[in-house]
Amino acid sequence: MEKFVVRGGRQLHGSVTISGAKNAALPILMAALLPQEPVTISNVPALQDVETTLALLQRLGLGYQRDDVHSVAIDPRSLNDHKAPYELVKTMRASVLVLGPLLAKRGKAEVSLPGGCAIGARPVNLHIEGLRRMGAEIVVENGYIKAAVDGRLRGAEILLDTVSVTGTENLMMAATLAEGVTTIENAAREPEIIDLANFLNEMGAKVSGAGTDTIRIEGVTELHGGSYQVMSDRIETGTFLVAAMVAGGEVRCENTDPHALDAVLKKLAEAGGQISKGNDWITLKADAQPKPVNVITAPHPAFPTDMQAQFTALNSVANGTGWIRETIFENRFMHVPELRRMGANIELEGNTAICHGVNRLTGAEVMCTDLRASASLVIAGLVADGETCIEQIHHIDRGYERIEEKLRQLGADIERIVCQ
Ligand SMILES: CC(=O)N[C@H]1[C@@H](OP(=O)(O)OP(=O)(O)OC[C@H]2O[C@@H](n3ccc(=O)[nH]c3=O)[C@H](O)[C@@H]2O)O[C@H](CO)[C@@H](O)[C@@H]1O
Ligand SMILES: C=C(OP(=O)(O)O)C(=O)O
Repeated sequence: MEKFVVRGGRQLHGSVTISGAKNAALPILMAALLPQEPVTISNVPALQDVETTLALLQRLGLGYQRDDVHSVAIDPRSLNDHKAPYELVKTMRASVLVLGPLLAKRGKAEVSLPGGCAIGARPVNLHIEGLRRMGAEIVVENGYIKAAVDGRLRGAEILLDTVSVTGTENLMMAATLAEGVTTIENAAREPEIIDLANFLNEMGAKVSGAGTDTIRIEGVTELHGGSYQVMSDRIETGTFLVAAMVAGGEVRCENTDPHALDAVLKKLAEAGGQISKGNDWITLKADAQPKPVNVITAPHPAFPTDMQAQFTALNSVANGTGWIRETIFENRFMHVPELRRMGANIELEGNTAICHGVNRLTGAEVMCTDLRASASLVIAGLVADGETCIEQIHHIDRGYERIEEKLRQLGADIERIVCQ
C-alpha cells in the first residue's frame, strides 16, 4: 500500500507535459479487437487502467508488444475468446467496452456486468438496448451480459435516452462491422468520441458526425490495421491548471488541446486565473486567492463532471461562496467529508455543494474514494498548512500518470510513501 504525503504552501512554477487521455486510450485499445491486422497506438498514458485493458485483451487471446512505455502494438489475429471475467471488470468499469467489438467481430460476447461504483449506480442499459436494436440477443444472468448474434449485426436507428459516453462508444464500435447504416442520436459529443471515431476511420471504418449529437456509421465487412496517436488528456490538463490556481504561481501545460477545455478555462478565468494559450499549450498564472465560481456539470461541451471535485477544492479556498451542482452522477461528492477534515466549510444540499471559502486549510489524514476525488485532495494538500497524508492512492494511479513527479517538477512538496 502506498500513500502521498503533501506539505502545503509552495507555489507552482514551470511546465508540465500532459499525457495521453485515459478516456480516449481505453476505447481505442478496445477497438483494436475489431481489425484483421495489427494496430500501433502511441501517446498511451502509463496508467493502471491501461494495464487492466491490456490484461483483458490478452485474456481474449490478443498479443501485444510495447515499443516503449507509451506505445503499444496489438495483434488481434489471435482473438480466441469472448469472455470478460468479473475479476478484470470489477477493477475497471470501462471493460464493458469490449462488448460491442466482441459482438461485431466474433458474434458473441460474455461480459461481467460492471455493477455500481463509488460515484453512482452507472447502469449499462443503453449499451444493451442499442445492441439489441442491432439484432443481438442479450440476456443478463449470473452477473454477466451474455450476447450473441446470428451472422452480422444489422444497422439500426438508435436514440439514446440519456447521453452516455461509453454507451456511444460501444455502439459506434459495434456498428463499424454491421450490415448497413447505423445512426446514433443523442450521442455523446465528448472529444474522446471524436478521437475514437478518427481511429476507427483510420482502420477503414466509415464513421461521420462524431462530435455532434448524431453519429452515422456505414458498416464495412472488415477493418484493416493502422497506427494512431491518442489525444492528450483534457482532465489531467484541467487538474494541473486548478492546482496552479489554488497554489498560486504560473504553470504551462504542454502537449494539450486548449479547444477541448473551453468550459473549464472559462471558470478558471472567472476564478481570477490569467490564461494564455497556443496550439498545443495553456498557461495559467494566479497571483491572488481564487474568486468563488458556480459550476453545473453536464455532458460536453458543458462543464465536465470529471473536473467537479477539483473545483470543489478550488471553491474551498476561494474568497467567498460558490456552489457546485453535479447532474451526471448521484454520489460524486465523497471528497466533501475529506475536504471538511482539512477545514473546508462545505454544505451539501441534494446534488449541490455550497462552498464557503476559508483562508486556510489544514493538513490532515484523508482517504481517496475515487479517481477525481483523490485529485481534489492532492490539490487541497498543496495549499493546506502542514502535512496532508492521502491514503488509498491506487484510485489516483488509475487516471494520473506519475502525478507526484509532475507536481514535484513544478515545485510542490509531495512524496509517495510505501506503507508497512
Ligand atoms: C471511461 C470513460 O470514458 N469514463 C467517462 C464516461 O463514463 P461513462 O461512459 O460510464 O458515463 P456515461 O456517460 O455513460 O454516464 C452518464 C450518465 O448516464 C447514465 N447511464 C449511462 C449508461 C447507461 O446505459 N444508462 C445510464 O443511465 C449514467 O448512470 C450517468 O448518470 O463518461 C463520464 C461522464 O462524462 C465520465 O465521468 C467518465 O470519466
Ligand atoms: C469516472 C472516471 O472514470 P471511469 O469511467 O473509468 O470510472 C473518471 O475518469 O473520472
